[in-house]
Amino acid sequence: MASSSRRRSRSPVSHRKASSSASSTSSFMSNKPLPPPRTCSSSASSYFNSGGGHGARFMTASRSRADSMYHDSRGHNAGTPVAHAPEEIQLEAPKSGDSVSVTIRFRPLNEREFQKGDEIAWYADGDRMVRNEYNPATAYAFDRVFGPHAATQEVYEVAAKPVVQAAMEGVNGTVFAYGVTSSGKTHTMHGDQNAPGIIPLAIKDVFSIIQDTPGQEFLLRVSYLEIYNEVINDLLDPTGQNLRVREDAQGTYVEGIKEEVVLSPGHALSLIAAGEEHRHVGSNNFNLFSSRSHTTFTLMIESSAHGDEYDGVVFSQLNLIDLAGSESSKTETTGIRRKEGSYINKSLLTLGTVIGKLSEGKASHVPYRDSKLTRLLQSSLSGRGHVSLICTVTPASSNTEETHNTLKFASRAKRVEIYASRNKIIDEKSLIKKYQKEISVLKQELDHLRQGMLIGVNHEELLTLRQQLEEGQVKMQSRLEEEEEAKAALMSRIQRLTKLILVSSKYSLPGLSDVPNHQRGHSVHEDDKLDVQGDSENQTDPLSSIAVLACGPSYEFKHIRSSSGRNDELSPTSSTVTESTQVGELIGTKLLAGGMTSNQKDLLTEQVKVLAGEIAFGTSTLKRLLDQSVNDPDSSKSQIQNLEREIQDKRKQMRALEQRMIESGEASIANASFVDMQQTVMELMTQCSEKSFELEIKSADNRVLQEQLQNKCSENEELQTKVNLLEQRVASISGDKLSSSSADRISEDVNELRKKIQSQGIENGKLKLEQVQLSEENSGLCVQNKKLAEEASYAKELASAAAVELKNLASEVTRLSVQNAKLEKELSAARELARSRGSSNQTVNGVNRKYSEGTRPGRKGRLSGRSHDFSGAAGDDFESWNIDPDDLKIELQARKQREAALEAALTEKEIIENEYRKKVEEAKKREEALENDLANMWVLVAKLKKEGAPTPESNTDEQHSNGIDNVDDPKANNIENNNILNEGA
Ligand SMILES: Nc1ncnc2c1ncn2[C@@H]1O[C@H](COP(=O)(O)OP(=O)(O)OP(=O)(O)O)[C@@H](O)[C@H]1O
Repeated sequence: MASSSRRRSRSPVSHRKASSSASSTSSFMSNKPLPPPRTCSSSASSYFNSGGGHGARFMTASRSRADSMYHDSRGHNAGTPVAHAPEEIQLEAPKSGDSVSVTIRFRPLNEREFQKGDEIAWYADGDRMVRNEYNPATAYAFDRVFGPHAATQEVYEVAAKPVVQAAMEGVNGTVFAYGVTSSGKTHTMHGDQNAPGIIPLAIKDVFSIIQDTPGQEFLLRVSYLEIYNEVINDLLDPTGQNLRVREDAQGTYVEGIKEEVVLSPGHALSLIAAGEEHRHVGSNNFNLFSSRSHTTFTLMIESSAHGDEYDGVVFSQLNLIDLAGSESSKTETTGIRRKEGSYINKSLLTLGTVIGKLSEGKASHVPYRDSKLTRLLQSSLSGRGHVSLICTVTPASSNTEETHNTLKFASRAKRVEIYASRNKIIDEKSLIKKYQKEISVLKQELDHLRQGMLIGVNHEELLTLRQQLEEGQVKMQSRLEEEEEAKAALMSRIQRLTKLILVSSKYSLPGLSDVPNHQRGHSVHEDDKLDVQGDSENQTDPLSSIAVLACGPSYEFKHIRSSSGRNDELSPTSSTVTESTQVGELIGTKLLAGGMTSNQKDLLTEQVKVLAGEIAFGTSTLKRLLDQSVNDPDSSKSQIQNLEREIQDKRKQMRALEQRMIESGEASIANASFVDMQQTVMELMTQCSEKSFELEIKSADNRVLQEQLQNKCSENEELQTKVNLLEQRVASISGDKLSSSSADRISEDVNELRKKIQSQGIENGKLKLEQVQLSEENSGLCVQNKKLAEEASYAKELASAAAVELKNLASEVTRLSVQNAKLEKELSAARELARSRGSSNQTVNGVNRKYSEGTRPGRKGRLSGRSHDFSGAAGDDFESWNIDPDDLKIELQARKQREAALEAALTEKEIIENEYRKKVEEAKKREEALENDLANMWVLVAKLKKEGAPTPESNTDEQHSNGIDNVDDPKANNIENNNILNEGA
């Protein structure tokens, strides 16, 4: 056994041979428990006998188990390690890559388990084995087993990273965590700030892969859902409840799920965090924050090489699933928790059944539809991508059975075969396909020719024919290349128009590098170091702006299979047409509103470029068809005609766009006054805020001065009391006999104090004056400020009214122009009709005259009068000419009526035109008035500035101390404002 194990470690081939003969291995392969390992002593002798070849392994196993047993979170010794014979450890997991990758992760014993006195029942025996402590024969091998102290990063590197990398290359991938409640699924998938889980690590990795993949464009979208009590809820959109699983050629999907384009890792994580808020979480006796629903975080990755390297778009999906934990009878739940638990268990049971069926490899019915979870996982489990299963387990003896069940499930999953391959979406309608088909048809023809011509055709003729065909092929090839170039150019435009693209910041996109303000490395989130072209704030690329417009401001998508993530619908024509329409509509609306930003002009220019590209492409195809038509004129005639028509249409569209661009230039000139007005409003607002700031400073000064004044007043009062005291003393002792010197001293003191008080008084007066001035200034500023604010809002209102008016006028102009054109058309048609009628009448009259003159001279006078005045006799004449005179009468009558109607319409039109002219004049007047108002405002502002000092107002001290009162009086201010405005006017 030992030698077999050694051999295996050197050569996988020999191992396979050995394993097929080894009973223990076959036992593993059938996932039956392993035979018991030898006892400790025998194992030791065996170890030594075998020359220590397994020593390392044995040590690893022991260490790993010891890890489980000793190094729990509290450092307790949870059991006694028992050494096992190394030679029994000879199992190796099947090679991953063609089967589900299965990883086991142990968590440490938790507080609860310690308190219960739980022991280690299962342990990681080496890197690939899980063994039962009490029955060492029971062991299972997997791709990888992690002990309780492995970091999530390690688990990620092994169990998820390869799947993520493959997904970035176009292979679907699913990573899911399975295990009983509280075994560590959420810890593994989500983690926390200190130990981020698989999901955040995968997101980080995805973005760094983008960064490290120059020459490749990526579009990332995410969705996040939960299955709660067999109901699918959208975690990114709380309104998305009870969604349905659908199926199409690409597999199962959730209908109506919200998909958000993500631009940075931070962005994606914030979406998850937001989604987590809506996830159902509750507590049970095992876990305070037990997940009550299964969650699926899906990353949809679209990628394509850009520029000349473009060879189609690859679409792949990466599903990161955190399952709810199965609950045993030990889980104490009641009411709603119990109901949740039964739903969770039922779906996990179905998952087990599905895995079981799949692992049998028979073509039997797989009950995917028995639960939402399996239905959703159907595409992944049926082998269309990589699947990595991370089973989280607890080593605790109280959960032996549950852990054993998880291991059995994991073993079954290990046997499920997968056939992951790169998804490639090739547009079947693409020209390459078409020409490839044409070439193969030609080749077939050549073969037929060869066969048919071998008899009766001489060698020279055959050679000439072959040469001709080869030349044709070369020609075809070169044309194919030309058209490919044109197509690639178009495709890249379309790609950029329809997508927000993430590209490595190491290299710049050739098509985008010439955009002057395009800032590389700009990000939406601070942690994002990637270039984000779809950032609307940094949107200088007109193409990206189209994408933003097309996607809506929040870059949201609702999942509609037929149009969202599937690139096979990215046919060049359809995309271009849709975008043209959108852009056309947008531009149309903006033009009617009379304004056009530089971005919109860029859009127009870009659309013109797209049309030019399409025309070039069409012309090239036309050339090819014309060449073909030389040999077969009938077959391609209609195609040529259609193509010519298409080219003509596109040229017309291009001219119309160019015309619009010119008109927009004119419109922008007409709109200059409105823009000026807006600028004025902005300036007024700025002034307003400046004045507010000044006001705040003045108020602060005022407060300081008031404080100073109060201090001085109190000082003054103190001095006054001193003086009074001294005076009292002087008075009291005046009766006494005082020495003249002391009396003099006292009177000197008194005088000094009086002087001090006087000077203090003067100072106080000054301060008061200053305060009054400041208060006045303050209130003046307040008034000014208020006025300015009102003026600004008035100007704003005027500006918006003018904008509305301008918009209305523009639409009125368009309506009238259309009406005008219609009327003119009608009028010219009527005139035409009248002319033709006139000439036919003349002819009739002429004939009639001739006829009358020749045969019935008596009737001449009547007929030569009004052409439509026919008598019964004349009717007889017309009858002989097969013309019904009544019909003619009716017709003439109708013509008269039509003429009258047209005249009425013309008059109406003139009236409307006059009205319109009046309106335009009114608008102009209004505009002038607005401009006058604005000019007045400017004068006023200038005056205010010039005056500098505020309008003196007779404020009392009280008012000064509360200067705002006056300012807040709306009546007073309105009157004042009106006065000022009137003055200005
Ligand atoms: N490998 C680990 N290392 C340290 N602590 C862990 C580990 N795994 C899980 N835990 C801890 O165990 C507790 C339960 O883990 P978690 O919530 O991830 O379990 P769960 O399997 O998702 O449970 P449920 O199915 O009820 O949602 C958490 O407090 C978590 O921090």
